[in-house]
Amino acid sequence: MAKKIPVLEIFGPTIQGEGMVIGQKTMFVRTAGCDYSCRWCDSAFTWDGSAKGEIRQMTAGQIWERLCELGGDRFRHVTISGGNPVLIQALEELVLLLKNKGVRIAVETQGSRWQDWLYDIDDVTISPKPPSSGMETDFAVLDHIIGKLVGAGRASHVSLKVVVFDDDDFDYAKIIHKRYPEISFYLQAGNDDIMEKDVAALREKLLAKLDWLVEKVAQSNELNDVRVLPQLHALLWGNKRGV
Ligand SMILES: C[S@@+](CC[C@H](N)C(=O)[O-])C[C@H]1O[C@@H](n2cnc3c(N)ncnc32)[C@H](O)[C@@H]1O
Ligand SMILES: Nc1nc2[nH]cc(C(=O)O)c2c(=O)[nH]1
Ligand code: SF4
Ligand SMILES: [Mg+2]
Repeated sequence: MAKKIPVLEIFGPTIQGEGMVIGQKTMFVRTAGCDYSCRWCDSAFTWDGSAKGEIRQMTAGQIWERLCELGGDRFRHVTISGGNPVLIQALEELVLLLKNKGVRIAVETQGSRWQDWLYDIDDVTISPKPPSSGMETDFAVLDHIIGKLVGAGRASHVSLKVVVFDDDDFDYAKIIHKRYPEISFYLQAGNDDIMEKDVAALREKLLAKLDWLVEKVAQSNELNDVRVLPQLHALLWGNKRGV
């Protein structure tokens, strides 16, 4: 019997707003549940119980149907995010189905868990969490995950992305980049105001944070081959869900 996947949102077509394939036209599948509880999580509804009633247990086939209902023939890339989608073994069936349909796949995860289906993902974004999140990185696990992907010749399909809010986070980002120098590295400006409803006001704050981060990177001799990005979707549409 087809396995069930806990899904909180399916939306798109939109663009990937972050990281290694920023700007890529994509659909999103957002799974429920996370093994972390970051202080500043912009998707806390996936794990804090506030959207419990919206979780649908769906088969890969049902997810595909919904993607086609929303996207028709206007997509060929799907991003799986969460929560932490890598908690869910059953996503193997969705990954297989999407590959058979010729759809490219991205995954967003924090690097705390492994699934074998990660070998089949075109764009794996691993986003270890800096001190401001309140989470601790288990480096043995992170080493294991990155080691498996690199060992399988998948390094060019993987990136690291550290969200930075303050100086301590910036130092953490340097540690991560130094530990995995062969993996393409992104610094993402943090969004401090996940409750802000006024898009213009949010934009101003996000751009100020991005400006601060670009200047820090410019002045660092340890971050000479990195990319600095905003969350493009937050700049465009603010803290809205489903975009
Ligand atoms: C909501 S998470 C879901 C995937 C996975 N749990 C993770 O954290 O990588 C997707 C991305 O959004 C980032 N993110 C979450 N809250 C943010 C915030 N307030 N500002 C900037 N980026 C944020 C995370 O670091 C992660 O890279
Ligand atoms: N447009 C858009 N881009 C994104 N990149 C990562 C997202 C996420 O929440 O994982 C996200 C999101 O929610 N929307
Ligand atoms: S790991 Fe990702 S989804 Fe989980 S709490 Fe942190 S930012 Fe949110
Ligand atoms: Mg998001």
